[in-house]
Amino acid sequence: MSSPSPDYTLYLVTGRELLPPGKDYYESLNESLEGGVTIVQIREKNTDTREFLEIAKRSKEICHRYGVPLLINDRIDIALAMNADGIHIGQSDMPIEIARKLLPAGSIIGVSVNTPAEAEEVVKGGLADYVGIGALWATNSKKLTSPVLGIRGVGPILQTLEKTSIKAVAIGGIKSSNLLRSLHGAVSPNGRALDGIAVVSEIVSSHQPSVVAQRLCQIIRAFKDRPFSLFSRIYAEPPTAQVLVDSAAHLLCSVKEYRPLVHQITNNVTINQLANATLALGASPIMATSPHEMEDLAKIPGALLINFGTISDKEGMLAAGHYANLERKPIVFDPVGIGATAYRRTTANELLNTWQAAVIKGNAGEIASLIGSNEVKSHGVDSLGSGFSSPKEILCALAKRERCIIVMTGETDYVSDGNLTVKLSNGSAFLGDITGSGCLAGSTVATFCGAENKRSKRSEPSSGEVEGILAAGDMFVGAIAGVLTLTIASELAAQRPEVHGTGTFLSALIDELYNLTPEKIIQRAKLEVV
Ligand SMILES: Nc1ncnc2c1ncn2[C@@H]1O[C@H](COP(=O)(O)OP(=O)(O)O)[C@@H](O)[C@H]1O
Ligand SMILES: Cc1ncsc1CCOP(=O)(O)O
Repeated sequence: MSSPSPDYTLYLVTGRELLPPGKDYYESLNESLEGGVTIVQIREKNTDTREFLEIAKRSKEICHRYGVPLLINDRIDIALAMNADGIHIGQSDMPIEIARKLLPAGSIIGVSVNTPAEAEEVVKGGLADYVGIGALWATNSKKLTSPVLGIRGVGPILQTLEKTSIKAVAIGGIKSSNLLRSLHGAVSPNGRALDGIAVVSEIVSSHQPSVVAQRLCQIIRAFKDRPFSLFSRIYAEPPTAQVLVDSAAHLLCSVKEYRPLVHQITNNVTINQLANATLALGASPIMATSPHEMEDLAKIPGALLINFGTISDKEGMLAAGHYANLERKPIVFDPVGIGATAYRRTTANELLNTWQAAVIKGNAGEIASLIGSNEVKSHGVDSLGSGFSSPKEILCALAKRERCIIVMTGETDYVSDGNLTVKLSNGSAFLGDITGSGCLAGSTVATFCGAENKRSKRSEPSSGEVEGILAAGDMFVGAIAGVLTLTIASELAAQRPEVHGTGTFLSALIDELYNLTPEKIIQRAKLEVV
């Protein structure tokens, strides 16, 4: 019953050794199929041929009752002997050319890949139906022979499949708790997403595999409905500058109305400044760093800022982001001074492979380091020179690669969602002369993203829960509002008669944030769609 294009949505790879005590393998398989598994691979690494064959035959009967194809891992002899629907082969198994010749026409063949080069080989060969990309996360279900790929490793592999009909599933450590994050992050820059997810332990080790499978399917299908969302509203027509300014300005009312909790893990240079700015805007700051409290904090609606200016709380940052994704709270990431040390670059990679940011904010030097460009240099945490010659292209590329909104600060600020980029020209030169103005921008952006998330959940209670997105609301507008707020308040502060230098400026800035209104924002905003 092999089908030329099976449904890869939820791909179960069996692992009998992982069954819970007392759970029968066939009962578990049946329940998994009842829960919605769409394709099954029998994987038996240490079983005698005779027993493997029996298991494969009986499994096929069960799968076919549900109209689900059954593949055999590696063992082409078993597949041939019991007329499987296809096989899955690894990089060191039977070459695909031979497998294709041996198997009946129409058989499904999948190949494991860990690098873009391996995927390119598969594309060149033109013989595979799908690739299994992994391992996405660390796993105990297989002794890995290739490095853990990490979510950010999937996009370049999917890119190689862009103009082909080869399907793709990801595998390795995928669970309900990281599934949406995995799906969101595993998309190529041009929007090629995964066709499905393969799991072993999450389903097999459960006492209730049908419940688990159902939950996984629900998340995957919800994501498939809108896989390209980069945390911004999908506009029927591109919004005008005025529409964006009005939406951003009115979000200030939501900050005051919803008073989002803005959880900020930041550096010890700016912590007090950030907490005061959050309060001045009308939101509620909490500056907690211990990994032990992150699960509880994530449950309180709002936003999370992760600023790694003094990276002393890496475990807290990893845990906070993980739980924030789980609760669909927006994360604003500020990779302060990322170009300064190898440790910062490795840490940023680890953090971004663990959780999905809704917004990444940096100065030009930090953005250059993230995208891997030499055009703008940094000195410690400061950006040098006059910035990029084509900021729009850089920001769009980074937004598409990181699958989030990008904010680049400087004398002129830019915000991009990968499709739409705006240039913001407000601000006072004093901001360049105080410490932590970039950190403040991250904090105000997080405040507005938190308000937008809460506003959106209140006005459309079902959104965020069912839509397959990691943070409800328009984070593009949230980011614009955060930047406009800080820069407009800085202009108003600089004009005050009592401001004589950076010390008086700083306290005037907090006052102006406190006294800011949507009208002042609308009046002063200098926003251009570029
Ligand atoms: N010379 C300037 N004129 C106007 N605004 C500025 C100037 N320098 C910085 N800003 C503003 O200060 C905020 C922080 O930006 P930046 O100084 O680039 O951050 P960082 O401290 O990370 O280098 C941004 O909102 C930016 O618009
Ligand atoms: C078979 C396989 N191939 C790469 S990782 C893996 C095991 C995945 O198992 P789990 O879903 O339990 O992490």
